[in-house]
Amino acid sequence: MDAVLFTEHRATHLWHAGHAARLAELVVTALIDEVTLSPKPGLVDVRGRGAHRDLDWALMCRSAHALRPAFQAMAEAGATLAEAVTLRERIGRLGRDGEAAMLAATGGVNTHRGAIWALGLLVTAATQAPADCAPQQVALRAAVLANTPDRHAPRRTGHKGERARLDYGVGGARGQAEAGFPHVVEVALPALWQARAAGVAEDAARLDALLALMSLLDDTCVLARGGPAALDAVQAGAARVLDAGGSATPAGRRALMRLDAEFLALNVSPGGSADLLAAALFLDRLNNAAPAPDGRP
Ligand SMILES: CC(C)(COP(=O)(O)OP(=O)(O)OC[C@H]1O[C@@H](n2cnc3c(N)ncnc32)[C@H](O)[C@@H]1O)[C@@H](O)C(=O)NCCC(=O)NCCS
Ligand SMILES: Nc1ncnc2c1ncn2[C@@H]1O[C@H](COP(=O)(O)OP(=O)(O)OP(=O)(O)O)[C@@H](O)[C@H]1O
Repeated sequence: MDAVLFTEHRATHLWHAGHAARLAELVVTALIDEVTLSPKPGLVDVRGRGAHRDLDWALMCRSAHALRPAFQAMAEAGATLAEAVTLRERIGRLGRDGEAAMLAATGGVNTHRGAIWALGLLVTAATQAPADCAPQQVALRAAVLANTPDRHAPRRTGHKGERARLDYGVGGARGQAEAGFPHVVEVALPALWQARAAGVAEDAARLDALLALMSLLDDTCVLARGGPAALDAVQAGAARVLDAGGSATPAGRRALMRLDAEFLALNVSPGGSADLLAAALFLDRLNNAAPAPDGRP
């Protein structure tokens, strides 16, 4: 390789590495923004554990930081591996390594398995075409990845979400990704942007986006703990808060606090909606981020 070509090759490699690091930072920030958002019904936030005995804010922040290398490696893979099955199997391996890093950082507690899946697919899709990072386009590329087979992935995970998917015939995390994250692109982001456009403060806009997700999502965290009755309570309860004016209004805030108390009493936690809120916050930041200075493809 002659000197000029080598220099160009090295410059491209360095650009990809720097871009991947920036995107991994966006992912970690989205995960920390999600867990920090308060007051979320039934979920871990700065107030406490929500309906969880083994999760708290500090543990989830520690987990998010421990996942940065995995997200950066997935972003680098998206930028450098063009062949679909090779890329899918690489990020599957990186995701499973990320799950191991998560468990090592949390002492064996599952804090972000669903987020590793969703945000791993999305951050990979983001670097496949850095100049085309509109949420809809990134989600469509992520769906292609999710629908590409990974022969090393376990045929069965044996997890609660899988059990709930099979018991209740819902799509769960896998179905959401394979469909192109419709609840992120068509529900959470429009709710976030509409609230902002209406002058709602950022935290309330994010809470309303979470409530919009909760009102429609087939959340296997909820199904696994309380079955269809619990999912009905989550969906109807979230819709009630939005119908009362949303989390920025006094009536909506009162309804939100009642919903939080109801979830704690029912031991219900809408973790799937929380994961998809983090995905929406990532795509929102990506969409607003300045394009690459040199526009390098
Ligand atoms: C598909 C995944 C999430 C496993 O999901 P599974 O249905 O087996 O249930 P599990 O309880 O492990 O995780 C579900 C997670 O998704 C979230 N979730 C629940 N419902 C939904 C929903 N409707 N939409 C989006 N996310 C949801 C929850 O937060 C929950 O934590 C993924 O972890 C996986 O494929 N694991 C196998 C190992 C692997 O290959 N990992 C690397 C993936 S990159
Ligand atoms: N702020 C949050 N609070 C709680 N869970 C969250 C939050 N953000 C994302 N999640 C996701 O939801 C999951 C928690 O839901 P779930 O009820 O399945 O907990 P679990 O620890 O996996 O199982 P269980 O507590 O029922 O034994 C987390 O593993 C995580 O993937």
